[in-house]
Amino acid sequence: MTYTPSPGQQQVLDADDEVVLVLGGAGTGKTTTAAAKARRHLEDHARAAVPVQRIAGAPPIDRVLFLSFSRASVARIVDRSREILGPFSEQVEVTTFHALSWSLINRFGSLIGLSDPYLLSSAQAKLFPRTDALKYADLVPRALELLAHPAVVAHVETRWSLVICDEFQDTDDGQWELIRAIRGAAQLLLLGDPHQCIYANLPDVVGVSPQRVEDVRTMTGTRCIELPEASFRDPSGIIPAAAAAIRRREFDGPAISTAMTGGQLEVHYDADGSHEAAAVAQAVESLQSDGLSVAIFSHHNDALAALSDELRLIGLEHEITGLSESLTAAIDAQVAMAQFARGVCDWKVVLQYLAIFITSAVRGKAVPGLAHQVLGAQPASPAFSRRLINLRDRLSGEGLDRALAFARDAHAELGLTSKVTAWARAATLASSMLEEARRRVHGGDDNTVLAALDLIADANRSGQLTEYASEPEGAIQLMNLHQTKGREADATVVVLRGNDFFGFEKTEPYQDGSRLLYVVFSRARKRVIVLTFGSGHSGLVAPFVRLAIT
Ligand SMILES: Nc1ncnc2c1ncn2[C@@H]1O[C@H](COP(=O)(O)OP(=O)(O)OP(=O)(O)O)[C@@H](O)[C@H]1O
Repeated sequence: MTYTPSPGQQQVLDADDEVVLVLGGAGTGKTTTAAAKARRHLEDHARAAVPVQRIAGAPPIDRVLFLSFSRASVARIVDRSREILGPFSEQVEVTTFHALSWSLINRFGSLIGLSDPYLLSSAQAKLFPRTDALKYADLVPRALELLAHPAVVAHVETRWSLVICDEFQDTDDGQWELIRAIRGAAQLLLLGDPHQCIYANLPDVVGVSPQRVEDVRTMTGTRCIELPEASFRDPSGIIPAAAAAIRRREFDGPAISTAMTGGQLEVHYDADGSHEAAAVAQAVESLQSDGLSVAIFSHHNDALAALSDELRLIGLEHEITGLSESLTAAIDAQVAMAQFARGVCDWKVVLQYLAIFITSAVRGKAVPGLAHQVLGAQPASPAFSRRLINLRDRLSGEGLDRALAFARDAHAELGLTSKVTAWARAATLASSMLEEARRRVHGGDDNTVLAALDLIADANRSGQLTEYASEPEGAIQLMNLHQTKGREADATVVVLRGNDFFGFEKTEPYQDGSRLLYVVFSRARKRVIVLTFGSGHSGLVAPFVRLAIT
């Protein structure tokens, strides 16, 4: 992409105010301009005759912190801004609030009694809750505790000279406090769109509201730059106008009819929900045959996992966004199999990791029955029990390489159906970890190699939970509606079901739900296909059924 800033974007690049709040609708280039701003900031710093020294006596700071919410959005920022940042990439730390907190806890945790912190994945927390381990939700609060210590404050205050926060409208109270605590004298660049505030009503979220943007706008020292509405994502303006009309509930207005007549928006309805996966696959295939990249959006994690399984059964390969926890769980299970083979751990440990892997494939609160069966908490079918015993017998006493080869095949041999790709990728990674372990111990015996492998897997486990993993180029991404934030694809397929629950809003104008729909419908560059199924749709999405029928 050649990035030539628009006049509004140029103002952002030039602004040197203490706090710069950039407001703009979907696709107006906030994130892209922030990357360009990071580069400009670092270029100015490198050129300055007197280097930027934001705190008297401290060394000049030539690093930028770019904070975002999810690992998926960090991956997207890193991938997309590489070209813009060029040689300055190394000086820009793109990370999530949770990863930043985890790195502070790792470095300074002993100050608050966390000298050997252990982070539980959500699957682990569901299966084996532990009071002495940290959960994801603990990270930001514990980092804030640390930031009460002068040594930690001194470390963070001299680390960055520009701090950027993407999707600022969705920061919760803890995240906002974290930004202010780490900032020191750094310039703050906050990117937001109150119309895209979609976390306000999620459970366990405290303080998210469009009001946060208003509060900062009126804060002393803030310069607010509003980008004009023109979207770079779809320069024709047709999809952005339709998305804005959906947000305003103008389903019968000209923006929607223009998009439908021009083919940028297609809406279908099938009262019988049993053909969902086939219809999704058909839509995806038709879009792909037009050379378009595709993302599939669906509500509810459990329904999304079910759709994913069905799509896989009918041969539509895809990646579920934000489920890299499964990859980590698969590596852990395979490493445990190698350890069991060499007599370093019990079979019970292998079963525990296998249960965690199976649980990690499922979103939501539920633990799958199969995980309980693996752990012996529920009776397993004779066939599945036999397969487990066969695997155990085959692994027993094997050498490390052959054990990992058996582990690679275990997914198919056990007849598991979910997360085939994660298991296969894990096998490749586990083999290279084994080589790395061998290099580290220079010809040590198997036990020494396994101890090194354990350390490598351990570092990987924390890293996977908090760091980003790039998504494979060109893969079809399947995600829930809340994860669509900040994403884009040539075409999107939006699945809306009669039994989807959109919260307790029951009357027009569905303010909260409409912000979610605005995000969802503003992601496509060229086309959006809506597939509605079943009956009794929530009032929020019922107009789509009407659009399909009329
Ligand atoms: N000046 C520009 N010239 C060309 N393309 C641009 C420009 N600015 C942004 N874009 C492109 O427009 C698209 C949207 O940009 P970006 O994701 O930065 O917008 P955003 O405001 O952060 O969007 P959203 O709020 O929807 O996440 C991207 O594909 C980006 O590369």
